[in-house]
Amino acid sequence: MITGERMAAVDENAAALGVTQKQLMESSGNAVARAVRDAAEPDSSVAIVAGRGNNGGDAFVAARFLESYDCTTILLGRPSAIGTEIARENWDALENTDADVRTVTDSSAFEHPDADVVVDAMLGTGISGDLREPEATAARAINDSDATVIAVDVPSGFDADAGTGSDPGGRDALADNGVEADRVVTFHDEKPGLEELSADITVADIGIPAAAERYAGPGDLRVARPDGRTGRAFVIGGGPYTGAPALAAQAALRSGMELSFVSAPDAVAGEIQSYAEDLIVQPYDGDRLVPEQVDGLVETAERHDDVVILGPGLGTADETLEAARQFLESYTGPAVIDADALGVVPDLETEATLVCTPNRRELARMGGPETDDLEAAADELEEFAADLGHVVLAKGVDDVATDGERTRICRAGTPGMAVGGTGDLLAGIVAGLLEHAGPLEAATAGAYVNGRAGEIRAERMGQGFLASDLLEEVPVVLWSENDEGE
Ligand SMILES: NC(=O)C1=CN([C@@H]2O[C@H](COP(=O)(O)OP(=O)(O)OC[C@H]3O[C@@H](n4cnc5c(N)ncnc54)[C@H](O)[C@@H]3O)[C@@H](O)[C@H]2O)[C@H](O)CC1
Ligand SMILES: [K+]
Repeated sequence: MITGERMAAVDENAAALGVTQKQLMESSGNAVARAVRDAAEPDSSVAIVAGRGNNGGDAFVAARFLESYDCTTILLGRPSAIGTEIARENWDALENTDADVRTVTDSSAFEHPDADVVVDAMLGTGISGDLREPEATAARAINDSDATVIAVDVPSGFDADAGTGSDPGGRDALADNGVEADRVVTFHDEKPGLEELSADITVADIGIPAAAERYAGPGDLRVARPDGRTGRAFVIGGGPYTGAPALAAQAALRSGMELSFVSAPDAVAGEIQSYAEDLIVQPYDGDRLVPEQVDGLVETAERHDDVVILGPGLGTADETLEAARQFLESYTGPAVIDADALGVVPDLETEATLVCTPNRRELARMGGPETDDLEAAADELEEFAADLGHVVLAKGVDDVATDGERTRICRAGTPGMAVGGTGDLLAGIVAGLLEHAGPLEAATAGAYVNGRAGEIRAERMGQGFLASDLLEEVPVVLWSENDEGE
């Protein structure tokens, strides 16, 4: 089962791996043609009703594979209105053949498709709302005909996001004026809600490599990327160390947060502030975190809907770890847990949404797998996260993000990132993304951004860069890289 948003991300990852969307469209169209051949006698007539998006593009490809049939392709709208380059290229290619192609620009000119088989390629996953004209009239005509109706990807009018919780009105997945299909050829994986229709569903393999789902790529980044600045990061850290909380707090700002607060003992608050004027340091009495501070910290974080980063530079004093535990027992919002605070997560009762970011040593101490090869231990890690009940982003040469059911591996990065502080940076990036994205999505994209930032810096500086050097690459990766195709 795959959602529309995830499908788009996987598509983009596939393109980055060298499998272009146009190649996928060729496979999709081929699969549709196969379904038509299964449903139609050799002397049957076929009508393809195509929209102006990529769903229509799939059908232009299918038409090329159906030359031996009495096949007519009807484009709803002008060719100049075809919305994507790859669909237009396939339209042009079809027009160069002997195929029977027509355009209908006015819904009143749409005639009852007099064919044995109708291919519904008006709208796919790009739909929003009920069908508008001319698609609405065409759908009525298709539903009134006796033809076998084969839908491309989804029946036009079907919106996998409706009725699945993201639509507060609880609208049915298939619009009232949508196409009633006999068969559906859907691509790559089942779509939520499709099996509730009475149609026969075929899932066609269109050649998306498994790596596009397994390894973090630009598609994962797009899903988690903030589209502006909002939110507050609240770093609870510092005491024995001062650099770590400052780095994490700056990384959150570089990842789209509006404000970054650091709550720190007054013995070190001035030092933390002195690293960066962009931070707002809120001191409390003493030289380390103790349980007396917990109520105030929870109150602040909850009141402002902060994304918390708990751990950087806190140290391992018993009282400090007890305070970290008490904080998480009352806090109910999102938080990234790093460094020494990770030790309190096993056996913890919390309503908070956590992303835990252990390195090899911290992971072993939490009871996770002891290994240098996280990818090889991915199944074990998934089980560990399932038992823990929280998202784990395990840091190594390759990073592994898992929520206990889904696991993604991030291979981005460079040997120079073994330098101290890159983990603090990662915690801040994940927090910035957690403001908008789900915890697994934020963890996966965060690892990818951190890794890409290292790769970009290494091109200029070799492996001698510092974690603080990577700060300014973070927004470059988040907002400037991979922007083509927008
Ligand atoms: N890996 C893949 O998933 C692949 C999928 N392919 C096919 O591409 C479509 C999705 O294509 P897309 O261009 O994003 O969207 P559509 O064709 O569904 O529609 C685009 C177009 O429609 C207009 N529109 C939106 N809502 C309505 C409405 N209610 N009434 C009328 N018109 C509407 C809007 O203007 C949109 O721009 C996917 O389903 C697959 O079939 C590719 O083959 C590549 C691989
Ligand atoms: K369709």
